[in-house]
Amino acid sequence: MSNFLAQPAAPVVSAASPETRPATLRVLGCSGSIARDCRTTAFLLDDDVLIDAGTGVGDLSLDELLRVDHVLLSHSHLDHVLGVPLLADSVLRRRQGRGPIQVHALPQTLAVLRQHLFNDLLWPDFTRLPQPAQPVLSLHELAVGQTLELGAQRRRIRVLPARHTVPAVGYAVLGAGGDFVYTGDTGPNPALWEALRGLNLRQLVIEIAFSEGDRAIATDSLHHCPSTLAAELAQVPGHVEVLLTHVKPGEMPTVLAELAARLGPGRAVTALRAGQRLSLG
Ligand SMILES: Nc1ncnc2c1ncn2[C@@H]1O[C@@H]2COP(=O)(O)O[C@H]2[C@H]1O
Repeated sequence: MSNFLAQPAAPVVSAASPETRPATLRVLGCSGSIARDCRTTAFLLDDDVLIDAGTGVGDLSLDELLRVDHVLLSHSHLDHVLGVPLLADSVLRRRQGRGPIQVHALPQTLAVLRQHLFNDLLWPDFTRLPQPAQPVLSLHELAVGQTLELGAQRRRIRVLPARHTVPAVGYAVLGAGGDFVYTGDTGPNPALWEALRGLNLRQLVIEIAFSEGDRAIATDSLHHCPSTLAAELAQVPGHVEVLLTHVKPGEMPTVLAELAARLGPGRAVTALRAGQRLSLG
């Protein structure tokens, strides 16, 4: 039987070293666009791994920015990547000797960054600055299904399939006490649920961008609206904590009401909040 469908496993003794800290995820931004108090997607895993780099990155202090050694990008859209060039500029003069910040993404995503962002037109090429041999950023390709080990805590992070208007992925942070999943931007996607069958899912951060009245836009832009998300969540066991992200500014009350009306009994969902800190398994 798949782990995904199982009830939470009894706590197991971690094989990690005694120094390994329980993973925490700080929500810096979880909005589908900007407005006052709405910051776009960025999560900080422990204190050195960013998962997406939207406008929420700007809430980190300079000292906190200096601790970031890795950035995992879900796709190339601006609301998820614009923190990368600004982070590079903020820390460039203070990271001497630390090595580059490693940016991990699909090859297609990195190609967009190279061609359209770090092109010395929209922004300086920080993969060659301050010196080509010692840049502040380095770009690293990943692939769906790969498991990376990143950060001082050597967190194991699985790359998951997403279905969006540009090549996209989600991420799972694997833990001894259960796995945390962030879907990235995605429309309905059977491949995601297939991938989750191999995991011991404990927390699911899943996107929903639009209310039902914007269903046509959701379909065109490969996002969820309440009807499509409710259909997907019918596959998720009740013990999994479901947290919503990427709702467009001003849409949250409508989205929550419309979703609640469509969910089966026992299926609770809550909206992720900027500033929230999640304890991962
Ligand atoms: N066909 C469309 N009609 C209206 N808005 C769109 C359309 N396609 C994309 N968008 C918007 O453009 C945004 C790009 O980033 P997102 O995918 O987060 O969300 C997308 C939508 O808000």
